[in-house]
Amino acid sequence: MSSSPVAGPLVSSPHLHGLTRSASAPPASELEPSGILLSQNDKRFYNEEAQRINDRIEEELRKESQRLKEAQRKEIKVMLLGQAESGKSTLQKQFQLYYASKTLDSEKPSWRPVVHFNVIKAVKTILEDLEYEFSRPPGGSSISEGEEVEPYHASEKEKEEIFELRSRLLTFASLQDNLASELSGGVSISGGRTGVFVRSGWQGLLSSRNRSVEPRSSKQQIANMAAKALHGAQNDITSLWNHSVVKGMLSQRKIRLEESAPFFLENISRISEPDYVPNTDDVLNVRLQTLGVIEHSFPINLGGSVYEWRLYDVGGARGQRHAWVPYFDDATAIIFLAPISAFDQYLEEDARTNRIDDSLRLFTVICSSKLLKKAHLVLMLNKTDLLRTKLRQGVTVQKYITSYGSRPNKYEDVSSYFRAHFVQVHKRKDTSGRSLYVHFTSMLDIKATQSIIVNVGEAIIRQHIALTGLA
Ligand SMILES: Nc1nc2c(ncn2[C@@H]2O[C@H](COP(=O)(O)OP(=O)(O)OP(=O)(O)O)[C@@H](O)[C@H]2O)c(=O)[nH]1
Ligand SMILES: [Mg+2]
Repeated sequence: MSSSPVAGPLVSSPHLHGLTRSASAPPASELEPSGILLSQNDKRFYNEEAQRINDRIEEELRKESQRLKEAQRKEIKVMLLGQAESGKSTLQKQFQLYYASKTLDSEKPSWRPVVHFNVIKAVKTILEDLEYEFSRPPGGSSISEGEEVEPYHASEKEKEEIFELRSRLLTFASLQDNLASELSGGVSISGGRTGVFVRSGWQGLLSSRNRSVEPRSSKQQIANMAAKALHGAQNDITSLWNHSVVKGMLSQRKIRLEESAPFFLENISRISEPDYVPNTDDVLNVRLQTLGVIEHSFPINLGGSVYEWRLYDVGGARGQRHAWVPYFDDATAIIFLAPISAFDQYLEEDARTNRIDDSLRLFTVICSSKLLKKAHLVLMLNKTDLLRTKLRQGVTVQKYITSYGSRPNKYEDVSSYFRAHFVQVHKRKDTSGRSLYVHFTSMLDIKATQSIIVNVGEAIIRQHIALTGLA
């Protein structure tokens, strides 16, 4: 009955939004069964009973809303932002390694086909670049990075060896597209990017539990096929990787591999073992592009209080950035990653844009965003190991960043120069007087990164406490 003293106030209570009525509240028809005339005493009894039930429900709702508020106040939302390949997913794995290492361990088997994909992709890239180089007419130069580049000179014997290796490895390399498509669940990205893209929950599709339910899924079949092919091809891959022509072309930058490719090619015999399970270094080195926004959460204990740490790992390529915005307004903190080794690289999605330039522009947008004005800001100038290697190899910054001028081509000078540029952007664009916390990072170095993670994590939680007044 709609006129019931219980139904009226409760249904209109604002607290009821999204909640169901307590199971202990009897339906109105039991309080005043229709068709029965009630005495004054009975009516009073029903009214008092209804009031008691109402009070109990209100009390439960109040407690529930308090619990919710408390949980929200203990929720720390951290977004990892930055261009593609800046190291966001690698940082997420480092957080997972520190705060929830068991979950990382249990996911290791699902990384196996992705590591195999990284090897296949590296081999295919080498074969394609060799083919391109050998097909160029002798003496015919080409333009690369604004410079004329002579074709690589290989002896007839070297060419013969390469052709033989190539013909033996072609079937292996041809697995790339099928494996990429299976791992990405059929997803591809326009603009000709080749790779594996993952959305939230991808590991479940490859887990051993899933294997027993769906023993012959095409994902499993192609992953097993790739593992067998790799086992059979490992000697040829090693010969190719150690070949004088490949080494020579790599040193002349005539072969462009993913940054982690050398790591996997050096470890090929371990990775090709039939019972291979990736270790932590493999998982950190793997290249797997993120699609959209993937949430990872785990508890962090600070001073006896447990905080729910929610990390949002986003896809950093230009076509992915629109997906970040809906997460901005309640973000507790932003960790922005800028790979400062990328001064000599251009965006895969726009070959005219220098990657440092893109990072600076993106950082400008993040610092000026009104939606993010309350978010704690952390900047990680990443890939310092690769920066050191490039400078040691004699790659000159001034050639790619003309404003660098005649400053010394040394790590301390180059890293301070880039740092100053990012800090300058923050000074100019941040209107809310926030501090900017800057760290130089090398995300594959577990020990160094873990100590930065603890500092950053605690600083973010402490600032959250200061802001919300949460003890
Ligand atoms: N040498 C070196 N490699 C790194 C470092 N940080 C990340 N990498 C590697 O760089 C590659 C790209 O890193 P990801 O973490 O996948 O990059 P991302 O920012 O998540 O990229 P998207 O998902 O495409 O936006 C991986 O192969 C990592 O192992 C670093 O500090 N040094
Ligand atoms: Mg990623």
